[in-house]
Parts: sequence; C-alpha cells; structure tokens
Amino acid sequence: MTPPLELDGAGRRVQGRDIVADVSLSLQPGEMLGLIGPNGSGKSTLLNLMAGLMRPCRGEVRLNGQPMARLRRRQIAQRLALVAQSADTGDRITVREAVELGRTPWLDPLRPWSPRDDAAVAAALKAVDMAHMAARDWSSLSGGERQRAHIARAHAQSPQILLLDEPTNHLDIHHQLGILDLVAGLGTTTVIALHDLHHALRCDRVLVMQAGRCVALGPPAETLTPALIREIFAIEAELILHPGGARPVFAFQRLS
Ligand SMILES: Nc1ncnc2c1ncn2[C@@H]1O[C@H](COP(=O)(O)OP(=O)(O)OP(=O)(O)O)[C@@H](O)[C@H]1O
Repeated sequence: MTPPLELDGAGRRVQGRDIVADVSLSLQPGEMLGLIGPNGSGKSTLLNLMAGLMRPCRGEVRLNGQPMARLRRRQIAQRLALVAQSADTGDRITVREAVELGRTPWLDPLRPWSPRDDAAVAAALKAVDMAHMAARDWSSLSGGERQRAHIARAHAQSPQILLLDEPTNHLDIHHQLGILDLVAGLGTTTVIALHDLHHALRCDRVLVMQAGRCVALGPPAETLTPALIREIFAIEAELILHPGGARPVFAFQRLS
C-alpha cells in the first residue's frame, strides 16, 4: 500500500546551513508519529516540508506516492492540514467562521458551499466539543479553546494527514491531555511535534531530531532510551513502570 506521506532524503538549507538534512520516512496510514528534539533541531522546518509550505533543497516529499512538487496547493490542502505553532487571527470572526475556513480547498465556483460543508463543520466542532461555542467571537476564547478550534478547522478540511506543531504549548495539563486524546481519537494519520516526552509515549512512533537530522525512529518506549535522551537533551532519564499498570513514567535529572 502506498504510504500517505513519504520523505526521501529530504533536506532544507538556509544561508549555507542544513537546518534539516537527509530525512527519510514513510508514514503508516492511521499512525500518530511524534516529532521530538531540542529547540532549533528542525521540527517545525520538517513539518513545513511535509506540508509543502517549504520546498526541500534536496530529496523529495511524496503525498500518496505523488511528488509534492508536482501537486498544486489546492490538491495538497485537500489531503493534508497543518496547525502551525503560532497560528492565530486578529480578524473579528466567530468560531464557526474560523472552522468554515477549513472547507476552502473543497470550494470553487462550480462547487459552492453546500449542506455537505455545513455537515463537515458541524462534525468538526462536535469532535472538539465546541459545538456550543460556535457563535463565540474568536477573540473571547482562551488559549486551550483556540487550540481546539484550530484543530476543528484542520479536521473540517477532511484531511488524510494532520500535521500539528506543538499543539499543547501554553495549555494547562488538563487541556494538554485533552488535546492528545482528541487527536488520537480522530484516527487521522498524524505528525505531532512535542516537547513533553510523556506525551511522546502516547504516539505509535517517535522521530527524534538533533541538529536537523533524524537520529532515531521507532516505537517510543524502545526509542527514547536513557542513552539517547542523555545525548539529545543532556539529562538523565529513567523510565519507571507505573504501579497501576498504566503507561510508564520518566524520572528526569539534569546533567550539569
Ligand atoms: N528562515 C530561516 N533563516 C535562518 N535560519 C532559520 C530559518 N528558519 C529556521 N531557521 C533555523 O533552523 C533551525 C531549526 O528551526 P526550527 O524552527 O525548525 O526548529 P524547532 O525544532 O521547531 O525549534 P523549537 O523547538 O524551538 O520550536 C533553527 O536553528 C532556526 O534558527
């Protein structure tokens, strides 16, 4: 089966420096892939390459086996949605209007807004538990509510692939876990940049970035070894089994 998204030796060079270099990856349909790495390791750049917002200087990105470079923006947006790190709007719009923007790639003069689009917007608002807030002004939303509305906008786009850049940033722990449950529950093939290694444990696989390169890729508990974490983040980490049988937890200690 053709992978929904593939990177084949993809790299991006800026001002003579490789900010992403030689990344190869095949996404599995329905999987949740966590992108992990220190600040500046290239996670956002990699997501932008995956989203077709940046062209690789080397290698290739393919969507359903088709080179991204040969697809039009609209074709890409019909298959893939990105929630960027600082996505926001100063416009005076309601939550529903923000989510309706997700339908843009599916509309044209021959295919105007229809009940199908209303249904997609309603389903997306329901998926993030914001149907009751649809008429609210965007400016009145809290950080967590905005993040959920962004995910609803991306979900309304009916993408095969969802790309999320640190969607749990600025959220309290209750809302962080809520966002992760929400994304996992959508069942869409997802790539999610994360800083919290506990959140990464919930992913099917993790891709670990260091200085623009992929240094590890695999199931989180096998990949996030103490040796790797020491090398990447300069901390001691021990994975401890939870007495209740739930997910293991990390104990961290900073190396001086
Ligand atoms: N347009 C640009 N010009 C020069 N350098 C850039 C540009 N865009 C990104 N970089 C550099 O590329 C590197 C990777 O940046 P990127 O934003 O992809 O990292 P990140 O892993 O997402 O970081 P963070 O965890 O801090 O969000 C950084 O050193 C950054 O300064």
